Amino acid sequence: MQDVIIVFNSGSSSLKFTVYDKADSQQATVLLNGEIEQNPKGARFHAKNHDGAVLVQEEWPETGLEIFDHLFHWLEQFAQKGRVVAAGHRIVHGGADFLEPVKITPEILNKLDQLTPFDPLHQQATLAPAKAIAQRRPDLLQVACFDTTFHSTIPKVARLLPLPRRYEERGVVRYGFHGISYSYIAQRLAQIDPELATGRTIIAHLGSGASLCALKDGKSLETTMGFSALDGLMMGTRCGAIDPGVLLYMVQEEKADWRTLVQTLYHESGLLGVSGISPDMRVLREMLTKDASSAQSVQIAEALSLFVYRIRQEIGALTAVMGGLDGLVFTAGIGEHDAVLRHEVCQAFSWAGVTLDEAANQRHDAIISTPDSRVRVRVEPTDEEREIYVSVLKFL
Ligand SMILES: Nc1ncnc2c1ncn2[C@@H]1O[C@H](COP(=O)(O)OP(=O)(O)O)[C@@H](O)[C@H]1O
Ligand SMILES: CC(=O)OP(=O)(O)O
Ligand SMILES: [Mg+2]
Repeated sequence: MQDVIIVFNSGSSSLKFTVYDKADSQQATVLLNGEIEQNPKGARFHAKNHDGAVLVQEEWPETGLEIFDHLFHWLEQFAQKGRVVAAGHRIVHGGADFLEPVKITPEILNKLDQLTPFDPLHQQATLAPAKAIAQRRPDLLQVACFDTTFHSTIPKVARLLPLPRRYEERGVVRYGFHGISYSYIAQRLAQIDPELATGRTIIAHLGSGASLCALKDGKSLETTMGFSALDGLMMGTRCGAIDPGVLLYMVQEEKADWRTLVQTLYHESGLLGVSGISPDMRVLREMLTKDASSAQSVQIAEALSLFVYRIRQEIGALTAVMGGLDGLVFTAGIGEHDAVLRHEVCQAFSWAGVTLDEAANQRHDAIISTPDSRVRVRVEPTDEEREIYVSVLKFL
């Protein structure tokens, strides 16, 4: 039986996993990957092998913890006859105490639980698989990797919030997220583009959640998310940075409580809120192409313009923080696939030395700027699972 490492990359609504061959650490060979979508009646499970061929697609009656029994059983029986020897997890918030990946113990899980108020959207969702496995397989090595870790290098001034000092003492400072993705891209750049890896580079992680990282000399100097994953750019369903006076208005005029604020700011805003249609970039683009003149399409166009506008604003701010710009890297679902968005973002930075090669951009080439562009613009697929896998190996 083959020893395998399973990596969980869970989000607010989905639970993705990738199974790696433990023996083949140099190549990080992916044996299979899959997704579990939970619903009240059970779970929808599907998995593909490393070639992308569908291995299984089924409905499971199990809910809660039993899903993990079923998953491990399935791996042993049906998949690559793999014996799970370790599990790695993406945990969104590491707070002030967790600055490196850690081996998961009951005490660690307890501490991470306490960070839930810092991220009501992700923390419990990303802890769920680790908790379930800790109950079912307490002997199994489990490693937590944090979205916050990569930003431990941002300077104190950028970490502070201009609030009374008592909040700092409670950990209410800026942390930054998507760090597993940024760490992966930073090490990829070190291999393929040392100039950008050591220069002044902005990495744009644009997925359902979206943020930018100012990478200077290979380290995070600043990022657009802060205390929580609500800050910074406009996102699929999150508003990003807004005037806190709006929250005061909601509380005073609408008697909004915590639950309503979470629902509005995390789940109903962003592309979904402004378009009134969908948080999904593909859906919005398609609807706009079909009928550009309807009232719906006007709102969609406004949502997309605002999305781009916020990215441009924040790229400007991070460029100022770094004292210039040498590189721009697009990654994650939207960053990797949406040529129109990349074009619109880049167009605003010709003054900073960005010249896009439009054909290369359409092809989603690795380099999409012209050879004489002062700023090199790249498209680089992120691989958070691989980054977690590499961290797990260090514990074995
Ligand atoms: N071909 C595409 N063109 C435009 N947007 C895309 C494309 N493929 C995926 N996306 C968008 O990427 C986003 C999801 O990104 P992803 O990185 O997978 O997010 P997450 O990991 O947060 O779930 C969605 O808005 C989706 O519409
Ligand atoms: C931190 C964060 O926003 O993550 P995601 O993009 O998975 O929502
Ligand atoms: Mg993601």
